[in-house]
Amino acid sequence: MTSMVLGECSTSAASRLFPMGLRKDAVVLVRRLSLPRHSRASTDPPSRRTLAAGASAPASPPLSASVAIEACAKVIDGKHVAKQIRDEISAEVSRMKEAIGVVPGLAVILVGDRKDSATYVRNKKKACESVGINSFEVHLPADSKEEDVLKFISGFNDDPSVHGILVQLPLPSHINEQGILNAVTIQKDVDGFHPLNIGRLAMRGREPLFVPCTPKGCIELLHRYGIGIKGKRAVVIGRSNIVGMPAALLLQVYFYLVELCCPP
Ligand SMILES: Nc1nc2c(c(=O)[nH]1)N[C@@H](CN(C=O)c1ccc(C(=O)N[C@@H](CCC(=O)O)C(=O)O)cc1)CN2
Repeated sequence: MTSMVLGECSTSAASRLFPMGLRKDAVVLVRRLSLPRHSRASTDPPSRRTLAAGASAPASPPLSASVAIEACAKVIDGKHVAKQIRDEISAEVSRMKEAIGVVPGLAVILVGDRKDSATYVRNKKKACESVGINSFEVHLPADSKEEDVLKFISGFNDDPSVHGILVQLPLPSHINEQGILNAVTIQKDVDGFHPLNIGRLAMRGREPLFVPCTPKGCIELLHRYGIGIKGKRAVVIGRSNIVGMPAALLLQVYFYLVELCCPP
């Protein structure tokens, strides 16, 4: 039976895929985890918040499949862990500045006017500010040419004050995503989307310089909760280039078996 489910879907979709197949101690990580009111995570410290297998739930209404999964799953407080990580990075950035006089810099390129993308970029900028990382933002109009984007990437590749480059996805459809991602130098490819970094992730004994952040974040959550994963089975639901596929590649380093599937 499956030990861990990592999904780009709701818990109810996960429960449809695994109606009976989850172990009692399974860990379910979904990107949009909406817990029912009575089991919603509160401000409890992360390491102690476990819903025991078979925990008693209110008698009415009857347990739905998704509640049944959640009742045997460990609830992970991502916000708490995020704060811990921000504090650690902040201390590291200060030490770095003191020791070698270098402040890390992140460049973010946004093309077009998608509201969700603008929000993600704004949040990345805020996160940088909160830990003392310099951020450089370029916002280009939706009808920009591929060459315009490539020009900025090339400038950031050569700029010693920029240590990481992110091109926010999706790009407008007339721009070739592959060409853009290939242009980011792998030493600054903090998204880990460059084919060389992804290729290294897929191969035994090759270390990628960077790993895509969402799957890396999921593994980090498991580590920080002391959830042992070596030798267990994992199922990844969804196979996008950004989450599902790199998640499966990353998990196969630790897990004995990783299954990748896509809900209808
Ligand atoms: N260059 C990149 N582009 C995109 C990435 C990326 O990692 N690099 N990922 C997404 C957009 N994105 C960040 O940029 C992103 C989207 C959604 C989430 C996420 O976990 N959302 C949660 C809700 C979180 C909350 O509201 O607190 C969810 O969906 O459940 C993280 C990152 C595409 N583009």
